Amino acid sequence: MLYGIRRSGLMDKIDLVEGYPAHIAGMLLNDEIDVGLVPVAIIPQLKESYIVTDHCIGADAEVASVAIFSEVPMEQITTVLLDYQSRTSVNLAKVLLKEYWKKEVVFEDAGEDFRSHIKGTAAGVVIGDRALEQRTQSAYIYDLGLAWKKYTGLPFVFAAWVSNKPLGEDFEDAFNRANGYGLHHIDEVVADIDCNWYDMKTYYTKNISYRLDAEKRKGLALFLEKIQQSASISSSQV
Ligand SMILES: C=C(O[C@@H]1C=C(C(=O)O)C=C[C@H]1O)C(=O)O
Repeated sequence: MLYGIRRSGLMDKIDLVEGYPAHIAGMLLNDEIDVGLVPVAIIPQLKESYIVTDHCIGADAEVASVAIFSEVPMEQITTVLLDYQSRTSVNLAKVLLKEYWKKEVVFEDAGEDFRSHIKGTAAGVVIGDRALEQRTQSAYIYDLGLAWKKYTGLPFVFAAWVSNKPLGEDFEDAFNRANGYGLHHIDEVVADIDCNWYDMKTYYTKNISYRLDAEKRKGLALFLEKIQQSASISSSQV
């Protein structure tokens, strides 16, 4: 999607900031940016929120870059380290561990070097490029896109373009078109990436599903319902 934005006339009108998902989420919540490709889990925390464009970072089954990684099988996991770069997948892992795998574990917010602590019965949620690398290192990989699909029958949305104020129809149309442009040039995008861990053509064409269609919106609504329910349960327990 960034490929299209960088090549569009919009570059004269916007400042493009890059960062990992939790960082972009913080900037949108603090109103330091107007729109961001943010983890959907933060939508309930925004005073005002609008999903813009028909595009998202979603998956209809295996996503490959978001998983619980472990040296031991699920039955033996006792602790799950939570990737500091994530807001959606750490919540998705909590929902699925409780409802799908029916497991009680200890969750720990992890720091930067946390991947070296994934050992023994301590598993870890890892997202992004580091997850693609972790796939070559962990004996057990529990793909969270696939688990969600098996559990709910629905696709999952990890991130969407969300604004914290109305952006206007003209901007939204141009922004939508710019996003779509990149999706028609995946071969060029793949040619520019050097990934030793995973086939990026497969990743961009088979794992990630970009269209924010009616099924994805259903999956998104169900996920937001579940995390809001668990937030209200934990606050009523305080
Ligand atoms: C598919 C991915 O999903 C990402 C996961 C996110 C999260 O867990 O908060 C946020 C944005 C997504 O782009 C990835 O990073 O590889």
